[in-house]
Amino acid sequence: MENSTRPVFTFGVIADIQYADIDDGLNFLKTRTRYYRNSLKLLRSAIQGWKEERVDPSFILQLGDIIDGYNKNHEASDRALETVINEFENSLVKVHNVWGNHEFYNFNRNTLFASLINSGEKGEPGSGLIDDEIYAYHFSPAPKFRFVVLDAYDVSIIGRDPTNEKYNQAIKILKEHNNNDDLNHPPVSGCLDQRFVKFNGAFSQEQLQWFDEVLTLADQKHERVTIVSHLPVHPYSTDPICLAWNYDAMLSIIHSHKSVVCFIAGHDHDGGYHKDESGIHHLTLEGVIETHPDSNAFGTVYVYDDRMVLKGNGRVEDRVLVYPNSF
Ligand SMILES: Nc1ncnc2c1ncn2[C@@H]1O[C@H](COP(=O)(O)OP(=O)(O)O)[C@@H](O)[C@H]1O
Repeated sequence: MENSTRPVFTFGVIADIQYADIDDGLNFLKTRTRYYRNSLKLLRSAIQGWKEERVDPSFILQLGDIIDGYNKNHEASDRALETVINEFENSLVKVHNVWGNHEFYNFNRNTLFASLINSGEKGEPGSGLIDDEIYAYHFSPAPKFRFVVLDAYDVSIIGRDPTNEKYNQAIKILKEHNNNDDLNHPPVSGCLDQRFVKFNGAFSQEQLQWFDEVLTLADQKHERVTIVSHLPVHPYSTDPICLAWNYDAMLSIIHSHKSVVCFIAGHDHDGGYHKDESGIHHLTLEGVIETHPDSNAFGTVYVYDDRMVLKGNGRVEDRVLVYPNSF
């Protein structure tokens, strides 16, 4: 991973911490252990790891599910969030927070917008949040580089009030594809249809249009764009049960622009990677919550003019992400 030239900047990545002050448990299918309490210790060691890197990260991408939904049952949501945020504050760098399903199990949208995990307000002028309904924004940490944070639960049942039009849209989409009484139970037919479960969501038309406009400007400026979302959008980078409902609409916008180099997601705790037909890297980061206490799951990304170099820790593999030769 050694490189003679200095990176333009670096950033840290971490996904699915899902902290709760409860004993270890299992995932729904009882195939993986979830280390609820230990996830805080792994975050602490990630922060220590970033501090010890020779090049300090400019910022950290926290890919969503920062605390677990169990906190809600124990009336511990505020306390758990504060605990994790205090830990992040030790990093002394800006954290860009993505919102995942567990954010919405714990809090409603208005509470989240007013919380410390709304990192969108402090963006550079003209690049803040779309509006007070959709948690999506973009920022440029260095000339010629841009990051877009997406709201994959814009159209969903979780996080939207039943009186909201997007809640109705979500119910309609789900019921068209999923006949189960329990909408968290995936439909069996057609592999990709498994994504039509309640714990996923979609990007609204309004968000897709905004995203298209952001990428058009980025193309004109010859910027390299990295996209961040809780839900992955490429079928080959993830278990199909984790995909955003309208992943295909998102992919077709991505492929109609030259500026995109990488899409980073969480949600699928096993992680995944795929370089697509346009040379865009789809990276799904391994989740902290299902990482053994003796291991870890975080990365540091060194950004150069022609590539990004991911230095993984624990379960996260090292990768060299060469940009598609597009401009
Ligand atoms: N196959 C399934 N059938 C029914 N419910 C499920 C299934 N998989 C997950 N769930 C439920 O959906 C919710 C989200 O699943 P979970 O595995 O906790 O998501 P995450 O990976 O984001 O933690 C939980 O309430 C879980 O019990």
